[in-house]
Amino acid sequence: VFHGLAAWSQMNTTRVVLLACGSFNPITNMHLRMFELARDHLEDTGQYRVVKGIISPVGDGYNKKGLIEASHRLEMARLATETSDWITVDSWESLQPEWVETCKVVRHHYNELLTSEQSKDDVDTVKFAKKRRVEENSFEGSSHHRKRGDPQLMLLCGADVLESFGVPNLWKPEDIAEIVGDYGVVCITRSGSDSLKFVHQSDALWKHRKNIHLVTEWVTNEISATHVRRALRRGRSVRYLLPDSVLYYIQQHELYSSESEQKNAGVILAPLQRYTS
Ligand SMILES: Nc1ncnc2c1ncn2[C@@H]1O[C@H](COP(=O)(O)OP(=O)(O)OP(=O)(O)O)[C@@H](O)[C@H]1O
Ligand SMILES: NC(=O)c1ccc[n+]([C@@H]2O[C@H](COP(=O)(O)O)[C@@H](O)[C@H]2O)c1
Ligand SMILES: [Zn+2]
Repeated sequence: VFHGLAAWSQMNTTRVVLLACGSFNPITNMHLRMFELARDHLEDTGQYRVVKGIISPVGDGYNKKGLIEASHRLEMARLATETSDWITVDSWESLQPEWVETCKVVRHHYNELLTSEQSKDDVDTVKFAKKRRVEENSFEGSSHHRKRGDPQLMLLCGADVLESFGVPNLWKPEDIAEIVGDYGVVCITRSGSDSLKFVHQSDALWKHRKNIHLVTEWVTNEISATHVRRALRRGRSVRYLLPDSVLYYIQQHELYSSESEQKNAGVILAPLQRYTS
């Protein structure tokens, strides 16, 4: 009976893959905590089973101030996730020659997910997955159309990213609608931000509030990559803010100096550049 119950509840939960997009310049313990917090939260609802986490470092074309080469940021993320049995790192986004809109990154990974399902599952799945296999640029498979048993991909972010949806010329409204409407967002609330209020005040987000999972981090943690870079420039210890393996890598390659912080100084951030011209 118990075996049956377990199988039944497995069948009735949606498998979820969490995708985190960001600079990861460098990756910190808080980035890793985000995944753990999100998984607990989603699985607590009894509706979801989180099967995988993907870290997707942004490409160099993002032009953010102080952003060091993607190859280093990727390697640090790989080192940081070595001990996790479910969080992975993906290089696709960072290898694109130009900055890629987050919505396109989400589509790419959802297609990858469907393709892997297709190859591992039975004929039935092949048939359906094929029918719904979507072009990277014209995804219309809203969550209402997702077939029972299909996995879901959700964007994982912090409150600052969710609230950046409101910054003029940073996000296309149709991208926000697609990410929130068709996929879903898990947002870790950083202290000092009021995501609930933000969702309430935005018609676009309120409409899809059921797809926005707000996770409160009660043990508030202000670790940020900016803080880590600043401490490193000043020769201060950053130990225990990020994994030792990442710290050794930073020291070995002498990453993060006053010089590297000047990268892209005075350059306009790629999305702002794209949407204002
Ligand atoms: N302390 C934190 N609490 C909640 N979310 C966080 C925290 N730090 C980072 N995040 C989230 O992690 C993702 C990646 O962020 P990002 O690479 O910008 O890291 P960061 O630490 O905010 O770096 P920076 O200080 O350079 O902006 C984003 O979704 C961001 O909101
Ligand atoms: N319009 C968009 O798709 C858009 C705009 C701004 C930032 N982003 C993404 O959000 C993340 C933000 O990272 P940072 O907080 O490090 O700037 C990056 O992955 C970036 O690509 C996407
Ligand atoms: Zn940030």
